Amino acid sequence: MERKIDFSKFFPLEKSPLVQCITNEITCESMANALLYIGAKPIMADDPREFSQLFEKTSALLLNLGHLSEQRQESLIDASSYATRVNKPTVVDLVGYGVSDIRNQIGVSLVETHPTVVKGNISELRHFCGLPSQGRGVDSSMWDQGEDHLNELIAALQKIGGLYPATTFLATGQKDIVVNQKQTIVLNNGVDELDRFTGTGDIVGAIIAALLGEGHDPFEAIVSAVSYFNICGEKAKQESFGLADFRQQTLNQLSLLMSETWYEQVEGWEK
Ligand SMILES: Nc1ncnc2c1ncn2[C@@H]1O[C@H](COP(=O)(O)OP(=O)(O)OP(=O)(O)O)[C@@H](O)[C@H]1O
Ligand SMILES: Cc1ncsc1CCO
Ligand SMILES: [Mg+2]
Repeated sequence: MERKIDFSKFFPLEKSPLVQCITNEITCESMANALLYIGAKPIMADDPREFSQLFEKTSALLLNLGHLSEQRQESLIDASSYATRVNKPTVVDLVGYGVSDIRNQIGVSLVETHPTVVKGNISELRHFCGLPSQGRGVDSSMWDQGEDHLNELIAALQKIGGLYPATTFLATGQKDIVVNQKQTIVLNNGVDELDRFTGTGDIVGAIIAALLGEGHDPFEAIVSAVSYFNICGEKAKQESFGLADFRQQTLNQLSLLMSETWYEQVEGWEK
């Protein structure tokens, strides 16, 4: 890739950042383990009564819309306003954006606090930008991922990026789009199977939060987290048989790939 990012500096982590995750029960355990595998520390804590003390100890916050309830809504909103007050690096994952009005309202409230990173799959982010979207539940659709649709989403995110200068946006899929006010990159690693086990996007969000907790620039943290995870998937595909095994091998690579020159395989281009 043209842009000069020194990928060798991201893994292994140096500070073992403590990442607070308010997330869904479906992939919560995978997310906690993924953070441990890369050398971070997870705490899945969503009771607002703990926030004032917990926020003193954490390095980053991950807010995931995946499994809503009234209680989860309160936790997400409370945590995001706390994060704004104390300047905590925050990733908002707009899981299922477009599924319902209430999900969209909560998503917008979180984005309006100008978090460090806003992510979702391409269909979720098309919905968020007001573009037609064929997403199904929490999964994206290939229809949204043709070249014209990708370019349309890039243009929409660049426009929104101007309104949110402190936020970097990530739309994931076969290709991944990273956009902020200053720059845009398209990333091209990964394999189709990464869309065939649940929680891959959730885990990427948590890895980004860990890299923010290390103190990295948000744009670089996103590019590295997505590329690292997707190259883990590429390696896993070579060594696995069946999707359950592929999932296991992808997670296994999270702790292994960092001892190799994984960054030589990063594929992407600036737009
Ligand atoms: N067809 C594909 N080819 C290459 N990489 C892919 C493909 N689909 C997904 N990925 C990668 O898998 C990761 C998760 O992306 P995806 O868009 O599936 O997230 P998601 O829908 O939010 O996932 P989930 O909701 O299950 O957590 C990203 O790093 C993305 O680049
Ligand atoms: C399947 C599913 N449903 C709500 S959240 C989730 C996990 C993927 O984010
Ligand atoms: Mg998916």
